[in-house]
Amino acid sequence: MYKVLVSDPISDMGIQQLVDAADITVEKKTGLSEDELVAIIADYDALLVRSQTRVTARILEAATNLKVVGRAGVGVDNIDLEAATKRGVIVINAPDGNTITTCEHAFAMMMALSRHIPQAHMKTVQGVWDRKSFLGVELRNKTLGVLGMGRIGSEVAKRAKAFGMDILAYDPFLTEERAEKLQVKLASVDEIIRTADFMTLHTPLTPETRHMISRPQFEVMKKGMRIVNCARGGLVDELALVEAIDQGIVAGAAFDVFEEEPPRADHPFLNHPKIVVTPHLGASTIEAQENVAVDVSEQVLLILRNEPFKNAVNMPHVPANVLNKLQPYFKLGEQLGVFVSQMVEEPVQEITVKYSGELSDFDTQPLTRYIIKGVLSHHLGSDVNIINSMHLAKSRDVNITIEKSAATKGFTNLLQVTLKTKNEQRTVAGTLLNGYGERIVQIDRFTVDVAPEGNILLIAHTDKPGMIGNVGSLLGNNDVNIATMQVSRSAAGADAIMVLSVDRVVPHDVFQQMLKVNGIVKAREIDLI
Ligand SMILES: NC(=O)C1=CN([C@@H]2O[C@H](COP(=O)(O)OP(=O)(O)OC[C@H]3O[C@@H](n4cnc5c(N)ncnc54)[C@H](O)[C@@H]3O)[C@@H](O)[C@H]2O)C=CC1
Ligand SMILES: O=C(O)CCC(=O)C(=O)O
Repeated sequence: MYKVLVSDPISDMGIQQLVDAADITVEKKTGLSEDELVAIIADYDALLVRSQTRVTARILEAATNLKVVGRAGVGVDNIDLEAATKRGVIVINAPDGNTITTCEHAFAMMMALSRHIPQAHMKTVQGVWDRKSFLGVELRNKTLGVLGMGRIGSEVAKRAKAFGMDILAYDPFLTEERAEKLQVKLASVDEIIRTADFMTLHTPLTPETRHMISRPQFEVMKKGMRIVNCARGGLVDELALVEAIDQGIVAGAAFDVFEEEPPRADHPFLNHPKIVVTPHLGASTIEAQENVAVDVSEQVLLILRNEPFKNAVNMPHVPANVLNKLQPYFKLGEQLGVFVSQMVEEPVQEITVKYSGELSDFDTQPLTRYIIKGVLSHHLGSDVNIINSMHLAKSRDVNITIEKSAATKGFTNLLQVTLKTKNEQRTVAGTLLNGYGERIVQIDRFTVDVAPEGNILLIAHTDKPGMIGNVGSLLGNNDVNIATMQVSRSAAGADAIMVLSVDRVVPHDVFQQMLKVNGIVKAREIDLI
């Protein structure tokens, strides 16, 4: 008999199939503290949560019988994925079930904001008949900027079209072809900030998206913009937003999510006359809660019964014989993906992976998943894993091509990853060197020998005297220590690259100064895992 613990309010109808299963008992215990969960979790085979329960490493450590954590919803940022993976606990989510509901909430928030509905309601029920204070604006003919064109963002854009809005959309995976299909105009974040009347955010929270809208963005923002966030707290810098509203830059904001949930009683959003708030209600409809609970219960049932399942967020599935051969290359593959994804500046249209050497005799799919995960993770953060990476690439119209060749350039195995965008093509290749571990041995057409770790500066320059000295002095004078340096050139006096490992992130102003060094054509900072 398997025991399932439901620790958040989850639709009864949605989990009925678990309740009805003869081999399963379901217990509902909501509102437990971490200590309380630690004390009881060893009794359970499965844990079902929404977003309230924080499934911490401590809880997972104590969960000696736990096989699966089911998240009835999309975001898994309340679950310690690394700890779950380490413990061999499968984490599954229900990514599709609440898309429309959350999209509708974002739209409701946009309309509440444009017509001051919550504020007007409050006054009216207090007996004040105030028709002067609440002059609104139409949505028709306004420009809506959508940041994040995944499941929810695309649905919001579709509805905004029906309201007569013009849509500017940004997503690192949005190509012109896909934008055309979705009837939106592809734009940069900067263009959206400078020109949109409304902006709505639908990205995950990752180190890259955290505070993607903050003081520098408010400084150049179109005056009178209205901002909706029904994705994740932390995408917008909350204090900077309040300042921007008080300075008259932003006309109003509608937020379903907060950096800290629930927000403290003195949070500046809570009594602000121009900010509409809801308590993370994006997914809270009868339909969505049933959908996500049904999806996640189905998967839990399959996992407990050892049957094939989908939507695993963390679990690799690699046959043992293949694993032995491929496993040493997993880290290298992911690092190559992360590296090359930071070399391109436009949406990726095609990923080509070439396996040369012994590996070409194996089913390399599991390794490809790591490489694709690396390519996507720079933008998708913890939402991408080796289980869903291929699917996520496909759903973003990114073509994946695999090439194999028995021949190598002297290495036992060589992994080469090429990304193609509309206007550029960038390549890295790497191998495992006996005694040295993972190495990058090729960047575009240049031969190098670089350990793929930490902070890397990739500089394209002209091969001429003084380049190394100039870059070295600039970094040294600004307290950035260079750990290793590699230079490679196509021919004397021609194109060259410099690859530097530095001990800390190069400050923004120093990076800008470096771009001005005579002979430097381009520079990228590459952040590796
Ligand atoms: N308020 C609520 O109750 C709910 C909130 N959510 C949240 O809404 C967000 C979107 O969910 P979905 O659409 O289902 O996810 P999704 O994964 O389908 O879409 C997210 C999109 O954001 C894009 N993205 C990543 N970095 C970006 C960047 N720097 N700039 C612009 N776009 C970027 C990704 O490429 C992806 O296409 C997630 O954060 C999710 O957790 C989801 C459901 C309910
Ligand atoms: O369970 C909830 O209500 C939160 C939904 C959510 O934020 C998500 O699915 O990412």
